[in-house]
Amino acid sequence: MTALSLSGLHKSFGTVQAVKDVSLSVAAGETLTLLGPSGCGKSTVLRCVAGLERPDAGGVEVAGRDVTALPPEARHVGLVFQDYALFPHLSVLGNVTYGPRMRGAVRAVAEAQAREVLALVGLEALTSRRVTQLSGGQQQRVALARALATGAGLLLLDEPLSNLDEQLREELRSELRALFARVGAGVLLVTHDQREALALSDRVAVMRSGRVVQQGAAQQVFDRPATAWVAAFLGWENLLPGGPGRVRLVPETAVRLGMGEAFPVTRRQRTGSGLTVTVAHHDGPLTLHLSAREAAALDGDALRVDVDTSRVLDVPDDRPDGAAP
Ligand SMILES: Nc1ncnc2c1ncn2[C@@H]1O[C@H](COP(=O)(O)OP(=O)(O)OP(=O)(O)O)[C@@H](O)[C@H]1O
Repeated sequence: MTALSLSGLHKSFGTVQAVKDVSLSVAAGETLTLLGPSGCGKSTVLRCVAGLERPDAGGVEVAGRDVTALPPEARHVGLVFQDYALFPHLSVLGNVTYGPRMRGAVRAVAEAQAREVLALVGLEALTSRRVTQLSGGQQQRVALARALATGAGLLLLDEPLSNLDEQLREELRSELRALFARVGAGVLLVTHDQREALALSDRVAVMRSGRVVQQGAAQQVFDRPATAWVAAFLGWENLLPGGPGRVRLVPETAVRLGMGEAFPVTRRQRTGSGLTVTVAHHDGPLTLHLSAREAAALDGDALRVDVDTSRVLDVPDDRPDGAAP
């Protein structure tokens, strides 16, 4: 079943075209991440789905029902925002019970539902705590529990891990993935963090200036960016000049060390796990991450590298300056 379907969505604020012709769908049980730099329109898409913004054109279907003209409360979606928006004066249980109660569930039923989802997110021992007495990670889980308690088939998450420190983010990334799989809802997630997108999503849609410029299976998009801009945004380091208006993307796995011609090492930087070097290859500078063992085998100021050209991707250069890399 399709949890969400967006077709031809447009949204402007005055002269700013925040969302341009966005179409995408999320299947039940699937996580789709909108990934893109700040200001590219990710949150606006999410807000149009939630009913917090009204699109200028296009349609929003949730579980096969056209909700484009419906107010947020009639859409039956679960929302988790960056700041969690919890009620500080209520307990954990009170926060999670609130939604079902507002939709008319009697207290006992609402509380039973709330306890069930709190157990799912591992907070059953903290139900009577005030949310102000919780850590950031625990508050994040309350926000998730509250969204899950709606029983909605579609969850919308806007940068859900952005307020947490790196270690907690790491932990919650794997927890969230497991949780999404367990509840079976469709999830539309917004982030500008590439690692988060890769860790949490089945599919990603990369947005640039209001448009979706590439979408597909998460690993596929990361492994095969369609353009130079997408590659650079996803953290590809080796973008070498190609033909006119083209760029050659060299995956590090296409580079064999200790074979082929020797090239000068122009930069070296120690990292936690080894050494990052830049090699002046005749096709352009290559940045390579060497393990401690590979670094030990480095012969003075030169490194033998052989590029497997069959694995190099030739893509259009759509970066704003159009300059040769
Ligand atoms: N209510 C608003 N009024 C005017 N302009 C807005 C409004 N909301 C968003 N915009 C503009 O629309 C564009 C897209 O904003 P949006 O918040 O959707 O981007 P985003 O990709 O979610 O960014 P971020 O990652 O920084 O949250 C931006 O140029 C933004 O300034």
